[in-house]
Amino acid sequence: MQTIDLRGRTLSGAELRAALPRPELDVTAAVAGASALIDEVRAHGEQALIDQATRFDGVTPEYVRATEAEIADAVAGLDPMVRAALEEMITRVRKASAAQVPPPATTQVAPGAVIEQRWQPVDRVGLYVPGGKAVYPSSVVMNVVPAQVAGVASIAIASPPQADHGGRIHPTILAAAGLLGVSEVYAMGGAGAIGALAYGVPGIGLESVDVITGPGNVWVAAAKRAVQSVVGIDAEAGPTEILIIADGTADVEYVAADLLGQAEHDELAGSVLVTTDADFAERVLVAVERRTNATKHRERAATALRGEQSAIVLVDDLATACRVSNAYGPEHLEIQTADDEATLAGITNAGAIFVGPYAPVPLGDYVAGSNHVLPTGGSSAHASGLGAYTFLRAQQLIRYDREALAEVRDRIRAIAVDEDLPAHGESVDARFDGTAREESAN
Ligand SMILES: NC(=O)c1ccc[n+]([C@@H]2O[C@H](COP(=O)([O-])OP(=O)(O)OC[C@H]3O[C@@H](n4cnc5c(N)ncnc54)[C@H](O)[C@@H]3O)[C@@H](O)[C@H]2O)c1
Ligand SMILES: N[C@H](CO)Cc1c[nH]c[nH+]1
Ligand SMILES: [Zn+2]
Repeated sequence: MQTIDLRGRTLSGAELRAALPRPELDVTAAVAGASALIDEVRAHGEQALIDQATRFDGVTPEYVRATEAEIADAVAGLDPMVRAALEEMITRVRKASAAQVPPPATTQVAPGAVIEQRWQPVDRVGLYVPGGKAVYPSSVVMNVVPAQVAGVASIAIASPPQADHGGRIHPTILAAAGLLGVSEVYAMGGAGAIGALAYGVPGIGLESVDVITGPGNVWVAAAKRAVQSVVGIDAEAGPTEILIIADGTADVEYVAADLLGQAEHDELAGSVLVTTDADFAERVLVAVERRTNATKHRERAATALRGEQSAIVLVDDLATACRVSNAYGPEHLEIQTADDEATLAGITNAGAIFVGPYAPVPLGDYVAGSNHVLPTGGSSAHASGLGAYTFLRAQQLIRYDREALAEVRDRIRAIAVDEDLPAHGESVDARFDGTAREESAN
């Protein structure tokens, strides 16, 4: 891992952002390629999805939509321990997601004048479940449960076909869908899948959706950006990132294990340690190297850790560590310091924050109850992680009685005339017997 030494320097926000690690291949660079793949699907439907699977997934699926029998067989064949873990995850995420549905609100702004705010689910959603370098049954739960809690009526899932499973979707992904009662599942991956959800594929009965959510690699994130003019998306939940703020009191092995844990997702994953203690940083480096050499996905993880996007950042104090973290805006932030709450007080930007030594990111990846679909690439500065609110729209209901409308009639007319839109005022006047006719006669 590279070391970025910011000690003894006072940098502005912009200088800080420029100094921080980011991947060479970012979402912006991938948008053109993703758009071309979406266009192929719009032009050639299922055949384009099958051709793209041949190119990128190393397998040619016979057909794209999973059958009900495939899903039922997958549920029946589920390992009992994995089933128990998925059920625990579903229970906890469902509980935490329920708190994300705001109650309706009614406000009386004057006698007889009421504004209501209600939260309405979108009608139909498309949920992406990654399946390239690893498979993500946990992402089925993280997508589906908040959509169900929000009250979404129609749910479609897309996940890449698997070469190891004859071009079908991974059975644990199908089983997770089955456990959650979702029967519309498509074996399609990457940008093409996002295009199929956004525009529909009539030949296979896939209707376009209103909102697309879910994590994925840089191509998936770029495709979500490309279809934003026709559907809503959650956030750009691209290649995983972890940033750890630690001082010399943190446990070297915990920090090293957590940096490596997210690096195994993708060569483009980012692992960043921000620390006030250079000696601690040295010891973490040694532990990361030892752990990387011993882990199953060592090549992928080593590429991620050596990449432009990963670093150890040395700072003078924890206040600066917080400024660095806010400028980076990590998907996952871990805080392991002598006074975690004091450090937390300096944090503004992060997708999810893991406080203290017993809240490692994989807890949130699986069974904490929080959602693991989180904003990456600095987008936590303006975006939230996936939640029930992602599938809800705020709608205002306006209820005025005759007297309440009469009360503001002059105000409306004054503004309407000022905006040179007199018919707006006439729409109010028309509701008061004879008045409109009298005035137009004058
Ligand atoms: N931010 C989050 O919330 C979050 C959560 C979970 C996972 N992730 C990330 O999701 C990603 C999963 O990636 P993955 O690759 O395992 O699965 P994936 O399903 O996201 O991507 C696989 C698909 O990418 C497409 N693809 C592969 N190579 C391509 C190329 N050269 N050009 C165009 N398209 C190509 C193919 O269509 C393939 O089916 C990882 O980066 C992981 O870190 C992020
Ligand atoms: N860390 C990933 C991004 O939040 C989520 C995940 C799923 N499975 C394992 N990890
Ligand atoms: Zn993970």
